[in-house]
Amino acid sequence: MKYILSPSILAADFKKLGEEMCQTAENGAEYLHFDVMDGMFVPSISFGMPVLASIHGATQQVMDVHLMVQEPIRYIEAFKEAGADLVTVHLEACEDVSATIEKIKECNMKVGLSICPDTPAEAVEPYLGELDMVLVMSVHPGFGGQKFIPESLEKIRQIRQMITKRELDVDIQVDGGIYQTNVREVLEAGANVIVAGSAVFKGDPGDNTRRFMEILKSYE
Ligand SMILES: O=C(CO)[C@@H](O)[C@H](O)COP(=O)(O)O
Ligand SMILES: [Fe+2]
Repeated sequence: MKYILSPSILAADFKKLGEEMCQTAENGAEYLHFDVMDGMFVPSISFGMPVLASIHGATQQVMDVHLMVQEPIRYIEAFKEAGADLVTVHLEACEDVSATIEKIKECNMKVGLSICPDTPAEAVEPYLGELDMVLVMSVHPGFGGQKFIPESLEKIRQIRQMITKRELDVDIQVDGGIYQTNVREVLEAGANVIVAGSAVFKGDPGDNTRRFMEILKSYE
């Protein structure tokens, strides 16, 4: 299995975003996590298409867009145009989950489906065959810098079991409160795509990425 780090730029210093992104890329982070918040599905507002359009050409990293947006189907084409490669929507935010997944595929992007901490693992099962990735939120979405919810580990195990049983090739991404101190538990539960915001961008993003990658590579 391939293990990937996706640094969340929500925690970056926006005065020097380009430089910090490159430091993560040079040290092995293949994805870049882009948290879009609409002030409706989650209480906070972050950034959207114009920011993605401005940064996506500055790095070779996969633009991993996490839409914390009510009815995200409305914005799929716009995020494609802005440079998204992988779009993840929240199951809880979609009136028609299958139509939203289909729309992302029609736009030739990879598709992820996310569940909040209060949503059970079984909720993703009907859609697994259509997905490239499941995103298990290990904090309540809306803010960076929160504490990892330990019950997420069991949910990761359950979803990895479902994927293995059906012999599917689906990544499991985990997002929220992940540091070098707890990432091993997340990997051992069955995740292979790790989002880290504060743990990468607070301090030296290059060094932090390199240390995360040493741990991730030891599982390959
Ligand atoms: O989607 C979210 C929060 O809603 C995340 O992507 C956070 O941005 C991760 O930040 P840390 O918990 O790693 O600081
Ligand atoms: Fe996120």
